[in-house]
Amino acid sequence: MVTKLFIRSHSLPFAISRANTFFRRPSFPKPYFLPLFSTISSTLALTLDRDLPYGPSLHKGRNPYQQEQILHGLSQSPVKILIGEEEEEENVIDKESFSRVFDIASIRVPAEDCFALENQLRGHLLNWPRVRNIARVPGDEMEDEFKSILLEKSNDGDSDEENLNSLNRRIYGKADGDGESLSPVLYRDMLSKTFNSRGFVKFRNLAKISRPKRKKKRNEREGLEGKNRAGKNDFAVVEVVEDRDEEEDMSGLLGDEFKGGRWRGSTRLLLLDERYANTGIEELPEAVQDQSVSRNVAFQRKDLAATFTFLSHHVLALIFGNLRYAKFMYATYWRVNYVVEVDLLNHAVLNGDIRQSRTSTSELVRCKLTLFYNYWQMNENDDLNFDISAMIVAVGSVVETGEGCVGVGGGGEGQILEALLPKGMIVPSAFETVGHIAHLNLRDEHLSYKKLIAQVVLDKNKPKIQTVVNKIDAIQNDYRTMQLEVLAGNHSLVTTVVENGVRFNVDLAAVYWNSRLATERQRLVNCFTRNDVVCDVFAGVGPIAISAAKKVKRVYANDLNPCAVEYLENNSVLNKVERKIEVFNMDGRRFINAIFASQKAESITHVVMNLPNDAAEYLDAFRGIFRRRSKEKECTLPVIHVYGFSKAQDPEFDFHERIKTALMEVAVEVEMHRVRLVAPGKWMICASFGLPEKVAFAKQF
Ligand SMILES: C[S@@+](CC[C@H](N)C(=O)[O-])C[C@H]1O[C@@H](n2cnc3c(N)ncnc32)[C@H](O)[C@@H]1O
Repeated sequence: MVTKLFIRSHSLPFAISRANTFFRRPSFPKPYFLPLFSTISSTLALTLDRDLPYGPSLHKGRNPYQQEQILHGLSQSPVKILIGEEEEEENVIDKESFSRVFDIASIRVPAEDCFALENQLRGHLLNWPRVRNIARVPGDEMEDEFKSILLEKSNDGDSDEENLNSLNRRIYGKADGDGESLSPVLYRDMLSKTFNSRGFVKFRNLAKISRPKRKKKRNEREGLEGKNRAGKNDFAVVEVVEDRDEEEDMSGLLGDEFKGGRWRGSTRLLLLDERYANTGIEELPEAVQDQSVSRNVAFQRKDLAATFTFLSHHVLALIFGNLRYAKFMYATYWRVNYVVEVDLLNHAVLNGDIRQSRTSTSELVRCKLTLFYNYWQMNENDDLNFDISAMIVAVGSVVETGEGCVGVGGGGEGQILEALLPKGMIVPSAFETVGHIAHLNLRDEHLSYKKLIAQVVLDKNKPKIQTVVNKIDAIQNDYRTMQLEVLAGNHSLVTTVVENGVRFNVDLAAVYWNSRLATERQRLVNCFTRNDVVCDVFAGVGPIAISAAKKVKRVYANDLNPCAVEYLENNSVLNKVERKIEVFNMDGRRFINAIFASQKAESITHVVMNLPNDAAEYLDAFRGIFRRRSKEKECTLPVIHVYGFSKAQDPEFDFHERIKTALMEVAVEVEMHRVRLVAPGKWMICASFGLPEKVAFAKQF
């Protein structure tokens, strides 16, 4: 999961040194030690309850919207829940009530060092689920052109002097040690050749810089979305808490894009463990302190040349009224200045060089981490999913485990459903997925909250889940279709499921489908070989029949439901097996009689009977299927796979008895396989046996 962290503002509240005043960036911090987070109002301080669980939690942090409401006397209720049939889906949950702000500390480091430092600080970082320990500082991003300058320098292993020379060469085509300096005439000539009205011709890096930012519009758009706070991935935001007064606002001169330390360069925030949120630097562990020490910058003499040139161009342009060029030169001055500065600083940090003449760019800053509704999961603790399904078996509530089953609840701090539902109410623990549809099985006590629960399921499982339904009634009809009520999302119950690599279109309102049987169906198909001919008596939309058709010689598939048969035919075309499948639409008993009365019977090797409620009762149809054939003529006795439920103490024995009764035969060798628990104490079983000769050639029915 990618956590998107945006920095909305930035500052250097904890830097403790001042650079050379001439080169110092306007927003550079004060040149003396500040108490950590001294600029923050004490009212914002987070008081952590030590009893609360470690990590993010809805019970911790503060809700900014709730505070606003209290300030304006609007509402005292932290969570506004709207429940009711008439409510629009979007209004069911007051998402803003789930925003939580956490005060944390972080170390601001040069972007290129962040991974190395992250390793060094392991154990001291925030390590919250889904929140990356490294937060981006978009406003500080440095352009690739400048990165490449820095890279070239560092790759060469050059001295700072050489780096500056290289920089000068880029700007002037000449540097110290390159022979005599250019005469003013030659210099002007060089400028006229390398610069035209569109920017520098030869100095492409600067020419690119002078172009308006394409990103600008996108950033503006993102800014708007940010305000709405409803962006899909907008689940966490890190902001550096700053004191605006301390920053000189250069926007008047340089335009809005240069505001607020725009040219500071690429930095990242390493978010520190929550226990360091309100500690002073002296209290931080040594490993962290090492990275947050700032030192003096001694500016290099060589910087003067570049700076002088840029600023003199800037002044001249102002005098001659070329504002655009003036702006550009000023901006370039900061960039170049920064490049030099940052390079020196990085050098110091990376090499552990803490000479007084250099500075570390690492600094301790105070941040605000806001987690939005989108951050919180229904179940905060992944391990709990497993525990809960096990627990459900134990306590005897409805068990729905297996394929297509997704855990959604079951306790744990910060869980949305737990926060929304009344205290003590069991949080719905699982749902089944069928394509884009999430299928709930709500208890009676949940029904008043059904829309709320469905909305959370939808929000937390988008985009995979587009529709949330609840089963209204137990399956009772012949076609085994479910009575479903759409609770959230779009109302389409036609979906596509991919099971074991096979695609199926299904209409949940009109046909039977159960994703939880995927493994069982696969197990069954694995029994077949390429020489087999399979007969599926209760085929539905074809999950067994079509998967089998991909493997075996031929399949005869039947279902009573005309709609299921239509989907079965379409699905066989969809999976390009239509030539191998013959589809029938009749009652199972009639189908068995008809198919075994035909020539086809001779080749059938397997019969699948998946109608668990009463498939066993159809077994009598096999009595005497070969009565008109002579035993000498070779007839294949098929293997029958019949499904059934049993609540008995010994389900295998119980099911075996029913099979023998239906076949009217005592000597039946059966292989049993427990498929799954469908309810406490109720097993779904598959019995496989070769059809006894006595049954197939029986004269009486
Ligand atoms: C439990 S579903 C199994 C479908 C499919 N085998 C599957 O795994 O999805 C049972 C199917 O049997 C069909 N059915 C119910 N009664 C039937 C009958 N008397 N004759 C034939 N099909 C029947 C239903 O329409 C339903 O599609």
